[in-house]
Amino acid sequence: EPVQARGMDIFGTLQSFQAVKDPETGTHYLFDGTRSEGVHTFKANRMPENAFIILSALLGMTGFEVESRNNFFYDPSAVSAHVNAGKVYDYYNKVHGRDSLDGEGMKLVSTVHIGSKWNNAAWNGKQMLYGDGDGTRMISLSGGLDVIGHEMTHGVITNTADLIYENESGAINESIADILGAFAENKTGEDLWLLGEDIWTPNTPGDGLRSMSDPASVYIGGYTESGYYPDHYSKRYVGELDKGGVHINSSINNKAAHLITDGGTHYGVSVTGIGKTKAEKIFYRALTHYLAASSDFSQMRQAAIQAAKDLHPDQNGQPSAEVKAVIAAYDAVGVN
Ligand SMILES: O=C(O)[C@H](CCc1ccccc1)CC1(C(=O)N[C@@H](Cc2c[nH]c3ccccc23)C(=O)O)CCCC1
Ligand SMILES: [Zn+2]
Repeated sequence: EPVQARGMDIFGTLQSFQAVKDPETGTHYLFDGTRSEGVHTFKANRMPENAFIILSALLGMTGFEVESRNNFFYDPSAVSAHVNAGKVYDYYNKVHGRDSLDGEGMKLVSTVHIGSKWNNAAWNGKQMLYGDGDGTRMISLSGGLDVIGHEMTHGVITNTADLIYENESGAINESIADILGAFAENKTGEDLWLLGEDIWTPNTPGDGLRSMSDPASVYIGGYTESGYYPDHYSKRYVGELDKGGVHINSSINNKAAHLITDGGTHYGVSVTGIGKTKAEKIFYRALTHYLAASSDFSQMRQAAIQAAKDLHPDQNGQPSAEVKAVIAAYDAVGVN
């Protein structure tokens, strides 16, 4: 039966959350039945990540139940994954009226301790998977609410536009995952626009894997001419690596989202921001009503403009401020 359980998350904060207790054996499971078909969190057995990603996708392998004693769970990575998955479920349910990743309350499954010191996380088409990080470049990725939001948004994308995960459609896939992952985390200031700031380089504050507000401030190495993430369509990566730059060119659309939300002047184009509450609904509507599997950057622009028009119609023949902000933002990042 359902019980209120507790445990420390990876930051040493005591968390209280839903679990279940098997009345016969008294064993507890990290299963939260209060959110539709539930949130179930497992641990892996250090199996190499590529094997686990494939076997869990093909065979539905999820790893092992996380052990507990006297209603207390002693696995911080699992506690973080469990609590954060619940938070992202609530974000989609409360803000977008969506019941889980498929809109029909599907169970949310996460597995932590994937691989050994794995500096990454993934959505394998069925569930979320989190590495522990090597402790220097990254710590347990399940501690990053925006990272969990990112992975779960891949689940939403799979069940909606299902954007093909390569080249421009893959970059839009990545960008929507970054944007709605950041909005699910709902931080303020610069931290809203950094991805994975809580789990990236624990010894260096104020940095993240990617920056949506200033993509070109983050070094990416030899992929691009500048060595930094692109913040304009003319600077996009056109090589083969990273499935045609899905984690690189996402920054171009991320910057558009930042400008739509907070405003700013970018390459001489000024945008008046419309705020997070309006921006998140425009991107969610674009994803669920207008984007398709092969949508490219130009179609992303059209989808965002149309979604903005639906939500903020023209007034006496004039585009609304929201529509104007979307148009200006895509002009600013060079997407026509
Ligand atoms: O979901 C995704 O897009 C990424 C999934 C990567 C993956 C794909 C296929 C099999 C295994 C793993 C995971 C994340 C990601 O963006 N990974 C990037 C960046 C990255 C992760 N770890 C790194 C360590 C060093 C440098 C870059 C990275 C990547 O894999 O490229 C998303 C949020 C944070 C981790
Ligand atoms: Zn991703």
